[in-house]
Amino acid sequence: MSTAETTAAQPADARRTPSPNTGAEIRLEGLTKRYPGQKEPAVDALDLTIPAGQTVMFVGPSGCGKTTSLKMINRLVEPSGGRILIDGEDITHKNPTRLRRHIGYVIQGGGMMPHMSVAENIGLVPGLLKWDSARTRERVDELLDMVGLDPSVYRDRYPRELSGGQQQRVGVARGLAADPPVLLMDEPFGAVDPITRQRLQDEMLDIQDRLHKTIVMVTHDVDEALKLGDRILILEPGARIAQYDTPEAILTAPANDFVADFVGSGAMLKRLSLVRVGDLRLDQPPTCRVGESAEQVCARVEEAGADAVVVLDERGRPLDWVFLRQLRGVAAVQRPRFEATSVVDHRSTLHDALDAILTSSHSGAMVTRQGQYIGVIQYDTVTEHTTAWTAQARAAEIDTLDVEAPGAGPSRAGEGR
Ligand SMILES: Nc1ncnc2c1ncn2[C@@H]1O[C@H](COP(=O)(O)OP(=O)(O)OP(=O)(O)O)[C@@H](O)[C@H]1O
Repeated sequence: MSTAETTAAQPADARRTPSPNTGAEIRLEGLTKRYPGQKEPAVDALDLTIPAGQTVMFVGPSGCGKTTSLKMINRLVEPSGGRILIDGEDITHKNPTRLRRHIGYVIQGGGMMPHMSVAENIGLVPGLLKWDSARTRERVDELLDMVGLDPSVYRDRYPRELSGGQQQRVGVARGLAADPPVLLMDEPFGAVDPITRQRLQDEMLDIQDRLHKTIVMVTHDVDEALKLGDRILILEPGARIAQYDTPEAILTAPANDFVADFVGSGAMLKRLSLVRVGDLRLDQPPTCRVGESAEQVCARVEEAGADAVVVLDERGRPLDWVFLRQLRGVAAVQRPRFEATSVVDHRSTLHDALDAILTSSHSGAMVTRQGQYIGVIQYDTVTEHTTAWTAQARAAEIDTLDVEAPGAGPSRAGEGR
């Protein structure tokens, strides 16, 4: 699959970035998998179109066929029937080894080769594609930077010298190494702690903003699906489609009781996963740099009528948010010993922001865009927003009661799909 082929067949809306190699459309036609010895097919005639450059999340109860469906796309599982088309090309019978060099694949834990360095792990597919070593080295450094790991620190490390979150980042970098149009991810963030997971998800949003790959991700986490998906595919056993829709539509118009039960109660609260931090007002408390005179910083902050200051590093990334009393008696602003936890990306959800705010002593969280500090989201701003929703929802409910015929149930946009 050449880059030229990939871009030529894309719909206009997928060509919205300058990236030379964006996603490719994936079409599944009657895709079926019968495992030997199983009475029912694991995947039963699945028809699905995944538009180029979109992220589609596969969710559904355990054993419904999510992973089998995903693995048929790169033929790690051979279909028993049906067709797979990528960018219009039927790849159902294409040489699977060659096919996989053009489809990124990321699994839980990163799946790194333990005896290979980070650079060697990321350079695996470029090596198979016979890239020269200078180009591969450059690509490795570019990707490490993109997933938030300093190349000079991490490129020569071995997997055992990395945390779980760092290994997962390397796994994402490896999946993207040869710039594939399609990236398949099987529960990539299932094995990391909640704060690391939020960071990895934010990085994924950032990467997708820049690259617009076609990403298919299996997850067990409905909030993750709402946060990352342009569309969500909810499957019933046998990979039968219960609903395939945008996050908003899944929450506001579940196609049937199965979907409503699966998404769970508290749809109102789940809407916190649809609104991005960057959509709300950000406050601008005073900032300072590591090494500045603490006395001068205190004077400046007091003059601004504030009692705390955001500390930035030399590249404008937030390091800490300190009260003035913590600066009294020290000569210069220090680099903190621990990484700040109350940091969210501007693409993070209000759900993430509330989580981060709970770990902060400032009733707010610091916000970044591509790692750079851009302001602070305050708890009050989030609650103002949710209060406005509640009022709107009540008003809409009253309207519905006024116009609906007696006995008529709520309409469901997904029905009949
Ligand atoms: N190699 C296999 N041999 C036989 N049956 C299998 C095999 N792999 C999966 N299955 C069966 O196929 C069905 C679908 O499995 P699959 O792993 O695709 O589901 P899933 O939705 O990804 O599940 P989970 O959420 O638990 O990971 C299940 O009933 C499973 O037991």
